[in-house]
Amino acid sequence: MDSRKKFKQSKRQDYLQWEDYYMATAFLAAKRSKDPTCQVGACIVDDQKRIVGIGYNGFPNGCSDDEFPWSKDSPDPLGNKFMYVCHAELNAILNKNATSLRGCTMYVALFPCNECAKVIIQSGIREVVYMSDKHAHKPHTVASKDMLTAAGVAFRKFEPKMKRIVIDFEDIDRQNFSQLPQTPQKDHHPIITDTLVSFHPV
Ligand SMILES: Nc1ccn([C@H]2C[C@H](O)[C@@H](COP(=O)(O)O)O2)c(=O)n1
Ligand SMILES: [Zn+2]
Repeated sequence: MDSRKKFKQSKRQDYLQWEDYYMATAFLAAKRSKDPTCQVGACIVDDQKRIVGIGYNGFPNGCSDDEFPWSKDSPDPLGNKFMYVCHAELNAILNKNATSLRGCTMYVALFPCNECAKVIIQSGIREVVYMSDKHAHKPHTVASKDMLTAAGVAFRKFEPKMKRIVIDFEDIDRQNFSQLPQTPQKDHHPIITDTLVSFHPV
């Protein structure tokens, strides 16, 4: 009998599907954002399923998160974040680790604004998969959709296969240690104790 059949153990069934993996990566990146009111992440994937760019919203390099303003309702435009912040989509494109983004798909937490749509189009990205379209009625989203459509960039709402993805470092630690001889874990302090990606609109 074919040993592959004789010894074969069935694969796990509850593994992460590709699209959930990409959108979860976008949401994980968003956790790096210092914006107190809105954290956005983006993840770009090539036609071979490889992640080729990740980004989140933040101030440009050299512009301190502690010195530039995070406000959004200052009467002085110079006192608002909008003047300074780079959107997640722009950062993901600029952070690319491939020669070209032609034909790629972008997974993003929030529908791209008109400025990001311009950069998406120019980069050659062919599809945008978004989680939330909460600004659908605003001119910057209407303009964005008009440009994406004219340029032949498809967009669709993300449909998660898994509703909840949890990475609990304490739990992972516990599971690993239960398989090892028990030695006292002196001075063990996980840096991050709990990460949860739950697919609800941002
Ligand atoms: N598609 C988007 C939309 C927004 N952002 C960034 C820009 C700001 O940091 C924040 C939005 O702030 P709000 O007006 O909701 O307080 O999110 C982005 O990166 N990508
Ligand atoms: Zn934008």
